[in-house]
Amino acid sequence: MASIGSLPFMIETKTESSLLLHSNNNRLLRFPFFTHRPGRSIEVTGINAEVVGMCSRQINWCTKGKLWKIEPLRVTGKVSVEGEDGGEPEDALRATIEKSKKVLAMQRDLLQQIAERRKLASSIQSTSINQEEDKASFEQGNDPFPNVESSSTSGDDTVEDQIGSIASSSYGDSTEDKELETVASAVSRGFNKIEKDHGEPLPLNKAPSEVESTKHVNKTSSKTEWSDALPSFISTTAETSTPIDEELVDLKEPSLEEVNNWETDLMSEDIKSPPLAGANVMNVILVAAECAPWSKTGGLGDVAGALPKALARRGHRVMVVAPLYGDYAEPQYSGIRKIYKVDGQDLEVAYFHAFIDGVDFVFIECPMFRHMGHNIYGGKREDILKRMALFCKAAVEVPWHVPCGGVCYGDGNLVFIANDWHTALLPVYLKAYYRDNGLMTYTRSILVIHNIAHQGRGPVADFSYVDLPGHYLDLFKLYDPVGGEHFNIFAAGLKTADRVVTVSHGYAWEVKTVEGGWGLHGIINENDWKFKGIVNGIDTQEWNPQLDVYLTSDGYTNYSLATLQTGKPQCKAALQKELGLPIREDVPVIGFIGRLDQQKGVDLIAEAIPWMMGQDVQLIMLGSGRPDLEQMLKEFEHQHRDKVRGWVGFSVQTAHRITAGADILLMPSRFEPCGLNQLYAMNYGTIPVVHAVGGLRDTVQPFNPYDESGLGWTFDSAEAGKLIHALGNCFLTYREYKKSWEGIQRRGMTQDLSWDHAAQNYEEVLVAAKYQW
Ligand SMILES: Nc1ncnc2c1ncn2[C@@H]1O[C@H](COP(=O)(O)OP(=O)(O)O[C@H]2O[C@H](CO)[C@@H](O)[C@H](O)[C@H]2O)[C@@H](O)[C@H]1O
Repeated sequence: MASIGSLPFMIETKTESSLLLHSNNNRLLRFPFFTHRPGRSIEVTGINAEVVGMCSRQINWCTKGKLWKIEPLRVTGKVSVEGEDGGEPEDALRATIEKSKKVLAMQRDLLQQIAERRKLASSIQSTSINQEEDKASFEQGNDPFPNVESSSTSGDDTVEDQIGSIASSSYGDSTEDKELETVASAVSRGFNKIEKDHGEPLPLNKAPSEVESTKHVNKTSSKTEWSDALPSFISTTAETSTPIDEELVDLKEPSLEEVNNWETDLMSEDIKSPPLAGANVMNVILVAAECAPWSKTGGLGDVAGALPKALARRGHRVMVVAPLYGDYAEPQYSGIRKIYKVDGQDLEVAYFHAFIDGVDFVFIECPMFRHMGHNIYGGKREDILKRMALFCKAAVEVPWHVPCGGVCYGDGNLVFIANDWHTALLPVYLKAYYRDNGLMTYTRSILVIHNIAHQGRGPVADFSYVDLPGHYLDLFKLYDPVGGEHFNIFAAGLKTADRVVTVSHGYAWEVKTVEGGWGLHGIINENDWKFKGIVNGIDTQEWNPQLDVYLTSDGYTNYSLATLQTGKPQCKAALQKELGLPIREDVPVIGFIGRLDQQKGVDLIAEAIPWMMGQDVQLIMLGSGRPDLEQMLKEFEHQHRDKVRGWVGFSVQTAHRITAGADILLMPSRFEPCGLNQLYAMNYGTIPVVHAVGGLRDTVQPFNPYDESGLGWTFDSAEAGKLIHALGNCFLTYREYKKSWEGIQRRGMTQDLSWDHAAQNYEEVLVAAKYQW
């Protein structure tokens, strides 16, 4: 057993969300929350480990009591450690140096190619300009070759095309170019980290204006660090390795000086080249009552854990703020404490911080939140309201008080993303406490609707809990035939936020209708101009059959599209075994995962159970929520022990295993703003059968046997008969049309379901909010 000793440094990985360690028996070990916590140790089974990632500083690696050092470099290949069979630490260092030599050599080759191509491009360009000049001169009657036919326009096009293609091939997708791109982004990430690692923490309790001025000072200092850091990234490695220097000297053709110049050219290009977000780079703070993996009751937690990382990949500085419900391993106490008044009571909060996958995670600690992780929205109405009021008050000031990596976000160029009614008070506080008083003038807020059915409703008297000036009451007051005149937090948030987003296009349409708006359709229609639907993505590290950590034991296995035909049946058998169902490959296994409430259409499954049980199928249901529905799940299992398992509870591991082991995922939701489980299912080659509503309609194109297109089966109204019809067709295809089945699986697995596209759409909303007055 080799073990990596304390790793007091951040490691950014190529795969974005975690440190990946491959052991020599090909087991993939992931450490999703790997962070710079001194003293943390990681065990790796196997000796020859591969670190895929980038070490921004030296790593100390302990094997059998010996200390090994890995110098700063971008590691892309194997780092061989021969600790157990007597290898010396120097060998590891040697291997590391060899690796860095290769990387440097590759960079030099690439730089050389780029320089050559540039020369070629500019010579063609000048030829083209000459030709243009010649042509102009010819048109003026000065034909230099009066006896030769003038070159055609298409000839000019050809030259332009050449320039275009040369230019694009210089920066195109050759392997080396990708390598270069990775280096560039690694370097720019390095900048962020350096800023974070070395930035001076701000003095506590700074006034906003002081924070603002400190921010500028820090900006300047980080620029200096940038220029210092850049060469050291390359040269530190070189310094530790004489052979690399020798190799540099060996490169007479072109000379070292030239290479260095090219490097400088390239690096200055990198400095100039903007991040994906370009000039739109902003400070973004997503505020949510839950954030996976620390806290999760449903899809909101998943979104809060994943969308910020995608925004950070686009170059934004991104923070997530969530309550601290338990003892989380990663966040560290920031040393900042503040007192906020809620319902007349002074409540002290402490801020905790972790920097993971390019995102600052700030957790707000207060006795009110402690141990509420399994009951986030539980308790008396007033208590929930007070928790959320405190959370929003404390969250809105995070950019002033919490020095993430040494530098506070400040309130310029800042956009908050609030989520659902729980944080819908944040846009209101931003306006009432700050913007109305000339503070946070450049800060904007976006409110995301994940589920409009929950609104933070109460009697009008609840207004006293939110501590706002009296004239704000009207924002909260809503009349509807069900509740009469009442207090509605979502209503106030929707009116106050600069922009509103919901999680699919279908749902964006539905919430404007009487049926789908749950009383808020009027307000949404009035604010239509600031409203947009953006389909959620998925975290392709967490929900990926190739990397899924829950598929590495108990007979499960990781699989990909290439190994689908063996890997998925193995997971299916493991699932059947784990749950005590007959282990049979030929029986279709139907999965259901979800909160047990009216939304998810569990009652439709109940109605369809008699028909289903007449089929040769297995049904596995995982859920928690309404006690009567939990009881129903248990009864299904009790009545059909050979075919049904009803797992009552919340188990992330079981959710992953059902997604991998089931053939079909059933989602008969009565409404579904987006739905994530169908997206996860498709990524695992599990075919969704869904009620075509909201995001389910947007994301599951129905299978068409005539042209072999589509991703699953849909039914157009929430009726058991329709569900049965869709399932019947699905079973038929499963049994009789294997090729079609595989085609659906393949299409599902090859979609780009990542957050990257959604993040780009969110960016448009951020920009729109920023320029809105
Ligand atoms: N018992 C259990 N054990 C383990 N895991 C469980 C579980 N029950 C549910 N989950 C997990 O919770 C998540 C549920 O996400 P969904 O998007 O399907 O629904 P939810 O209605 O909570 O989210 C709302 O917000 C999201 C995000 O915007 C929208 O997609 C959705 O339509 C909207 O209703 C999934 O990750 C699922 O695996």
